[in-house]
Amino acid sequence: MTEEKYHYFDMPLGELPEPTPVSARRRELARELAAINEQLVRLDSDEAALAAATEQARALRQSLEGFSHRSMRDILGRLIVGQGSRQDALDMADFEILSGPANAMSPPVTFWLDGDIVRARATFGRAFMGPPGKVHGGVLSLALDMLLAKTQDFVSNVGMTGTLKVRYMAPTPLHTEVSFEARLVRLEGRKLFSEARVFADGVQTVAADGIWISSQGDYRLKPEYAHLTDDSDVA
Ligand SMILES: CCCCCCCCCCCC(=O)SCCNC(=O)CCNC(=O)[C@H](O)C(C)(C)COP(=O)(O)OP(=O)(O)OC[C@H]1O[C@@H](n2cnc3c(N)ncnc32)[C@H](O)[C@@H]1OP(=O)(O)O
Repeated sequence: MTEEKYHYFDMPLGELPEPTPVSARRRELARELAAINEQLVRLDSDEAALAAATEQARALRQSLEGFSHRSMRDILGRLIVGQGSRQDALDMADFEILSGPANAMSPPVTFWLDGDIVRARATFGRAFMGPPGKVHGGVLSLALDMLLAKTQDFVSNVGMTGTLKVRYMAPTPLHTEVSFEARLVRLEGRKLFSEARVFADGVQTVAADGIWISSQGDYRLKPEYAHLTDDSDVA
């Protein structure tokens, strides 16, 4: 049986392959590390308990240092020509900042496509605090950068963030489910315009809009999203 091949431009949000045993273990380890980080924030423990925990953490780190890292350049190189393996596809998404389930820095934020809307949800813990009891604005900005970037799922090209404007309208609470939504507004040559909103407890807390610049010529809508406008006059 030949292994299925994955293409970078044919990996819709929320439709990743089943994790390999290695990926499942990385995710499990990352969740433990993230939980330890969350537990550590202002932990009111005695010094001896912290010294013992530090020794355990050091031993864990040293046990992993003998392994090398799979090359992102090689992984992307295979995916971009449609020759990515299941492990390549998982490695591409599993370590994304804030959303990757195998990234210990991720809350994680979960993204999915809902028709023409990109949605996300996350519950941010103590490690993501800005003002007391509230999510750090920079963390929300990062989440919005990622969310808006995923409106590129509607087009056949990919690019980098050119401009991201964020308006903080109300504090966003920690330990509360936060929901995000984004939509593609219009395409204009190599520029993709999109906008997003953030809600917590039924209140809109942030509004954002962004411009993405394609790295490979003009943005074009995928055929299945042809009903989305690429008319620059429509906002
Ligand atoms: C394959 C797998 C990859 C995989 C890619 C995976 C991407 C993951 C990205 C994760 C998110 C990030 O962190 S991205 C990292 C943060 N962003 C960056 O570092 C970007 C740094 N900036 C740049 O590298 C550059 O300035 C670019 C690429 C954005 C644009 O440079 P350029 O390609 O020379 O474009 P240029 O000809 O000047 O302009 C083209 C058109 O875009 C407009 N324009 C140019 N810059 C901007 C801008 N910042 N904001 C708005 N609009 C802009 C121009 O007015 C022009 O409009 P007109 O005259 O045609 O009307």
